[in-house]
Amino acid sequence: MVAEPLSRDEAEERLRPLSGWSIQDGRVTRTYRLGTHVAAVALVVHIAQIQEELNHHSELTLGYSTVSLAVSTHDAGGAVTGLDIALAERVESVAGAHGAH
Ligand SMILES: C[C@H](O)[C@H](O)[C@H]1CNC2=NC(N)=NC(=O)C2=N1
Repeated sequence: MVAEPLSRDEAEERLRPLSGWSIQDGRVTRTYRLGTHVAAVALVVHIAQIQEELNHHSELTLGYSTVSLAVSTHDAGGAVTGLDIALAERVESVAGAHGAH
Protein backbone atom coordinates (compact mmCIF):
# COMPACT_ATOMS: atom_id res chain seq x y z
CA MET A 1 0.00 0.00 0.00
CA VAL A 2 1.31 3.44 -0.89
CA ALA A 3 1.55 5.82 2.06
CA GLU A 4 -0.70 8.87 1.87
CA PRO A 5 0.75 12.39 1.70
CA LEU A 6 0.55 14.35 4.95
CA SER A 7 -0.46 18.00 5.04
CA ARG A 8 2.34 20.38 5.97
CA ASP A 9 0.57 21.09 9.29
CA GLU A 10 0.20 17.43 10.14
CA ALA A 11 3.79 16.63 9.21
CA GLU A 12 5.06 19.50 11.37
CA GLU A 13 2.82 18.43 14.24
CA ARG A 14 4.22 14.91 14.14
CA LEU A 15 7.80 16.18 13.96
CA ARG A 16 7.38 18.52 16.93
CA PRO A 17 8.51 15.96 19.57
CA LEU A 18 11.63 15.21 17.50
CA SER A 19 14.29 17.74 18.44
CA GLY A 20 16.06 19.35 15.49
CA TRP A 21 13.89 17.81 12.76
CA SER A 22 12.07 20.05 10.30
CA ILE A 23 10.69 20.20 6.78
CA GLN A 24 12.99 21.92 4.30
CA ASP A 25 12.27 22.08 0.57
CA GLY A 26 9.51 19.50 0.98
CA ARG A 27 11.66 16.93 2.77
CA VAL A 28 12.01 15.82 6.38
CA THR A 29 15.52 16.81 7.43
CA ARG A 30 18.01 16.95 10.27
CA THR A 31 21.75 17.43 10.66
CA TYR A 32 23.52 15.66 13.54
CA ARG A 33 26.89 16.72 14.92
CA LEU A 34 29.27 14.15 16.37
CA GLY A 35 32.58 14.28 18.20
CA THR A 36 34.71 12.53 15.60
CA HIS A 37 34.62 11.44 11.98
CA VAL A 38 34.54 7.75 12.96
CA ALA A 39 31.53 8.42 15.24
CA ALA A 40 29.77 10.04 12.28
CA VAL A 41 30.54 7.02 10.09
CA ALA A 42 29.16 4.66 12.75
CA LEU A 43 25.91 6.65 12.86
CA VAL A 44 25.65 6.46 9.05
CA VAL A 45 25.99 2.65 9.20
CA HIS A 46 23.33 2.43 11.90
CA ILE A 47 20.96 4.64 9.89
CA ALA A 48 21.60 2.49 6.80
CA GLN A 49 20.56 -0.60 8.78
CA ILE A 50 17.35 1.11 9.94
CA GLN A 51 16.59 2.25 6.38
CA GLU A 52 16.99 -1.29 5.07
CA GLU A 53 14.74 -2.61 7.84
CA LEU A 54 12.05 -0.02 7.03
CA ASN A 55 12.68 -0.23 3.25
CA HIS A 56 12.71 3.55 3.29
CA HIS A 57 15.83 5.51 2.41
CA SER A 58 16.93 9.08 2.96
CA GLU A 59 19.52 11.11 1.13
CA LEU A 60 22.20 10.52 3.75
CA THR A 61 25.21 12.83 3.72
CA LEU A 62 28.42 12.24 5.67
CA GLY A 63 30.62 15.21 6.54
CA TYR A 64 33.78 15.30 8.65
CA SER A 65 31.79 15.11 11.88
CA THR A 66 28.23 15.63 10.67
CA VAL A 67 25.49 13.40 9.33
CA SER A 68 22.56 14.91 7.43
CA LEU A 69 19.35 13.24 6.33
CA ALA A 70 16.70 14.46 3.91
CA VAL A 71 13.76 12.21 3.06
CA SER A 72 10.43 12.23 1.29
CA THR A 73 8.45 9.36 -0.19
CA HIS A 74 9.24 8.73 -3.86
CA ASP A 75 6.35 6.26 -4.13
CA ALA A 76 3.96 9.09 -3.16
CA GLY A 77 5.32 11.46 -5.80
CA GLY A 78 7.89 12.96 -3.44
CA ALA A 79 5.36 13.92 -0.76
CA VAL A 80 6.06 13.74 2.97
CA THR A 81 4.25 10.71 4.43
CA GLY A 82 4.11 8.77 7.67
CA LEU A 83 7.02 6.66 6.38
CA ASP A 84 9.30 9.71 6.52
CA ILE A 85 8.17 10.51 10.06
CA ALA A 86 8.66 6.87 11.09
CA LEU A 87 12.23 6.96 9.77
CA ALA A 88 12.91 10.20 11.66
CA GLU A 89 11.54 8.64 14.87
CA ARG A 90 13.70 5.53 14.50
CA VAL A 91 16.86 7.53 13.77
CA GLU A 92 16.19 9.90 16.65
CA SER A 93 15.76 6.92 19.01
CA VAL A 94 19.34 5.73 18.35
CA ALA A 95 21.20 8.98 17.68
CA GLY A 96 21.76 9.90 21.33
CA ALA A 97 23.58 6.63 22.02
CA HIS A 98 26.05 7.64 19.28
CA GLY A 99 26.74 10.94 21.02
CA ALA A 100 24.98 12.81 18.21
CA HIS A 101 23.40 16.17 18.93
C1 LIG B 1 10.96 -0.77 -4.40
C2 LIG B 1 11.20 -0.15 -3.04
O1 LIG B 1 10.43 -0.79 -2.07
C3 LIG B 1 10.85 1.30 -3.03
O2 LIG B 1 11.56 1.95 -4.08
C4 LIG B 1 11.10 1.98 -1.72
C5 LIG B 1 12.56 2.01 -1.32
N1 LIG B 1 12.93 3.16 -0.53
C6 LIG B 1 12.23 4.28 -0.57
N2 LIG B 1 12.67 5.37 0.02
C7 LIG B 1 12.03 6.53 -0.05
N3 LIG B 1 12.51 7.61 0.57
N4 LIG B 1 10.86 6.62 -0.71
C8 LIG B 1 10.31 5.58 -1.32
O3 LIG B 1 9.24 5.70 -1.91
C9 LIG B 1 11.00 4.35 -1.26
N5 LIG B 1 10.51 3.27 -1.83
